[in-house]
Amino acid sequence: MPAKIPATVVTGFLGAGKTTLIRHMLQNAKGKRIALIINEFGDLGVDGDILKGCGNETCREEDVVELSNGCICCTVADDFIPTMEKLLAREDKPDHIVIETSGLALPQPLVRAFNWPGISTKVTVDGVVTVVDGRAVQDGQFAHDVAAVDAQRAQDENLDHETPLSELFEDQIACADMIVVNKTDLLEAPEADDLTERLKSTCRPGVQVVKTAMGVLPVDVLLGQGIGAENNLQSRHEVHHHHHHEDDHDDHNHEHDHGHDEFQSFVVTRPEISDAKAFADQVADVIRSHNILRLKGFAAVSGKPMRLTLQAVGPRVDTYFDGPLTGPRETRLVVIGETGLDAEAITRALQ
Ligand SMILES: Nc1nc2c(ncn2[C@@H]2O[C@H](COP(=O)(O)OP(=O)(O)OP(=O)(O)O)[C@@H](O)[C@H]2O)c(=O)[nH]1
Repeated sequence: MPAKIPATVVTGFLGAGKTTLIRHMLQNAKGKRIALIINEFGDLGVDGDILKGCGNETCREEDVVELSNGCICCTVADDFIPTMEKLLAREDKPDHIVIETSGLALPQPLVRAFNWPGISTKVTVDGVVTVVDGRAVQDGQFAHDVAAVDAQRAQDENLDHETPLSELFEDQIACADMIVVNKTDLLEAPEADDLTERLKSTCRPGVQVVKTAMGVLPVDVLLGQGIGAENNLQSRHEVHHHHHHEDDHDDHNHEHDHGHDEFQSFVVTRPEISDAKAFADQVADVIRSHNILRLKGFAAVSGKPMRLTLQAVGPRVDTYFDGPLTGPRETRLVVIGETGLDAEAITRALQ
């Protein structure tokens, strides 16, 4: 059976920066073919146009699919599933699917839809990325334009008007495999750190919390988490079910000069390893003690003709033999983390 296509769900309140983050990802996709499913309701086509307009080979017009018949969590069966089936039936399949949910949609029902027959065998949820507006959350508002959110909610009589945004926010956090604290340019460094710590203490164990501005994150950090979120729905408790309408777009465009130096990566090479299991444990230890976000690469294992592939997301380390080792019998690992990693100590600890 062919490998399942990984799908990343990007969620977060309106204006948190989802589109900005996806656009940056497409522009830096390094040749990965990414298909986008965008759930727009209310502001038809805006995000789709922004994304199609990026003029990049990796985001061709036909790779952007819009769902516009309503809220993704309420129309899963008649809109989302057929769209997905069509995408999966294509001759030239995407390497990765990214789904942007609208501003108030909860990710849980969408993740659940991946258990649908016919979908579940072909695609898997690589991870749920929850984008938060760092400034708004730090201010206790959760979205930067609360009035706009409330106005949209008020238009829909099916909507649970009583649920405070703070609780919808909790649902989005509960479902996250990665939390992106965006808009750090609007936060003082200690505020950003404080918020990051608070989120880390409320999310599920093992969830990564990363800080950024303008959604600038390496594609290797965002995609390829390999979670299979549809298989562990129970831990992503959902407190509320509701209906909603999409929201307004924020037109504030700030000029920023964000270097791409918030993240760093480097390669560690070492000779063959003798024991795959012991080495995976060693890698997990190093990740825990150095705040590494991603680590991946290949190892040569004594006496084995095959190469050992290592993939670590946070503290989870996966290893598997996936093909013949070509080239020198050595071990090469790419380490990715926020700037400030102690490359020397990490290199030493991986010997
Ligand atoms: N200052 C600042 N503005 C940001 C940042 N990220 C995004 N924005 C701005 O915030 C606004 C909303 O960003 P979008 O990426 O459209 O947000 P979204 O989450 O896709 O919003 P919806 O599609 O409305 O749900 C835009 O004007 C962005 O330019 C950031 O890190 N800092």
